[in-house]
Amino acid sequence: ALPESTADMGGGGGPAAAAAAGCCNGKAGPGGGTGDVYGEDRATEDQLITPWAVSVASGYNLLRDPRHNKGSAFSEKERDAHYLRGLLPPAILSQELQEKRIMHTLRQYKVPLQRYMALMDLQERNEKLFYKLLIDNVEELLPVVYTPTVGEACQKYGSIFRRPQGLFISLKDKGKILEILKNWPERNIQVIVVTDGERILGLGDLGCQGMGIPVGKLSLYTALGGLRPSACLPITIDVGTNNEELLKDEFYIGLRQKRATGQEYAELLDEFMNAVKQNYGEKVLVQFEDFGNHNAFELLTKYRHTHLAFNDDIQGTASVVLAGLISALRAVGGKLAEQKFLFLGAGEAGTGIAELIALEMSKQTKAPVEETRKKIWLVDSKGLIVRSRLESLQHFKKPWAHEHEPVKTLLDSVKAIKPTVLIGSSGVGKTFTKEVLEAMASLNEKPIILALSNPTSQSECTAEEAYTWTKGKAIFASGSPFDPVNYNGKTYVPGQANNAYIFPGLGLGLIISGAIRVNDGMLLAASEALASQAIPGNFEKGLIYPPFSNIRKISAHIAASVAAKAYELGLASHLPRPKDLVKYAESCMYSPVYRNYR
Ligand SMILES: O=C([O-])CC(=O)C(=O)O
Ligand SMILES: [Mg+2]
Repeated sequence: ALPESTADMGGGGGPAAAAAAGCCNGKAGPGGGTGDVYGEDRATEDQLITPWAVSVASGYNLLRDPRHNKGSAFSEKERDAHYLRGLLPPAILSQELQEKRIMHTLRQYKVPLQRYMALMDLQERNEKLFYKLLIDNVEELLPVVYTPTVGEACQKYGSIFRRPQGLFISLKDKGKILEILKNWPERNIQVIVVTDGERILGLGDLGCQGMGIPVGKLSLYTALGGLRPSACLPITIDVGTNNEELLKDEFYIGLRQKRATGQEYAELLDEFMNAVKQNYGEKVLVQFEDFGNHNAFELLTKYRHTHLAFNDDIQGTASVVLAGLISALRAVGGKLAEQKFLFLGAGEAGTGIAELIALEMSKQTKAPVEETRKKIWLVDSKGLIVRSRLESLQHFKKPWAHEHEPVKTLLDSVKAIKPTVLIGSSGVGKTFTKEVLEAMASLNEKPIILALSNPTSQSECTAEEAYTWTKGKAIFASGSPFDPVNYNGKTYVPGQANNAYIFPGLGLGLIISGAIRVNDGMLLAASEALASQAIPGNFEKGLIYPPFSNIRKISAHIAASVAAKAYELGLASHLPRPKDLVKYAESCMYSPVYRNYR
């Protein structure tokens, strides 16, 4: 409903003011940067803007436009100027008071899914207030809009469905994907998160109901990374589902058929990727999320050299785990190359992390990556991955097939390999048993234990189990959040090794530099930046990640490191390079503070 002209009027101080503030220029031109169509940036915050460029007889629609609605925070003057008199109760609330009221209400809901639904309703009603809440209460609300609650929301997406969010593209749309992209109301898209719903967290195939994931990830792009909401596009590609329960569920929202595979699948995805580039240009970031293993690796291999694309489960997870390991080693001493790693799970996360660790070891020791890989062992559902299994292994597992006799179980693998670091990434809960953790504790003074599978129900062990079964020795982090644990009179604080630490800052760095490709050097840069933000004073409590409450500052540092790498590698198109990249990244970040309307 917003005419194009809003773009010009919304600029407020315009490019001159933006430049004076040392910020990105107002438009997303070919040079990159973050175009600010709606005047959402901090740099122009104090300027009056016009929310509507058409003349209206009633402000009713303004109240129902989530991007511009301020609810009871509209001032007297705004109520007069925008035909809102009588449409609102007389009291005028500040944004802070609105925030306080909603937090108060949210805390009354004891069921996490109720909180999720209340927050989704707020996002649909008043976007700025939603983001203000999320930013100011990130540690409390992250588990609601994101892991673990978002997992339950996806499982029940059909029954809690209210208003569609994001863009749905199905097999039925073959040949028409470009047209569908044009139905989306925004033109200046900078980030797309796309899933086909085949492997939603550790919950498996949720088909079209996976949409909760791109929606949730993109709300973090804005809240944690400062990308503008209008520049973010969640997409679900529905190629069917093999989830029998959903196929029988009368409220299922997707195509009622088995998953398309092979050429039919590849052609649809190819049409999609081409349409994205054609519609949004070379510099739109495409984040692949929660695809099945086979497709995830194939899509990444195929599109990483033609698009600005990355896979969060392979690369984002790898980057956050490497950061945690760098911090953990600062706490316990020793070098990365002196460690021995054992993974349970050899899918996207497992092999992605393993490869990034091998790359970093190779970078640190100058040994070839073929050598450093030998420090890393993986266990899959058939046991330890060893040379004698090579022929039958999927190709992404082959680099990890080292010389060793066959070992069937995780426990026996721990005993045989004697790892210093144990990482769970199989999507199967409760697999780090008492025996496994006791074995780790008997082998190591300070075993590093990472239980990465999500949501909480799929975690390899709980934080309490990790500390109790290792008698307080473990350095522990998990993909889903756990509360601090009291053991033997000492409080241990588990870290959350979740890619949410990385992708928002990584994305911001790519966008502000106008990067055209994502490469491994950028992932390593992101890891190092995240590790540098950990607080050494927290190592004593076992906490190897910085607190999420500092995430916007952390994201700015990650963005700056990633952008610096992009410039160094000649992959940045936003020229000239800003001098102070941290300041520049911060100046580009979206602010959820209300604007004053003229
Ligand atoms: O969404 C999360 O919490 C982390 C992630 O990418 C996954 O588990 O697939
Ligand atoms: Mg994921």
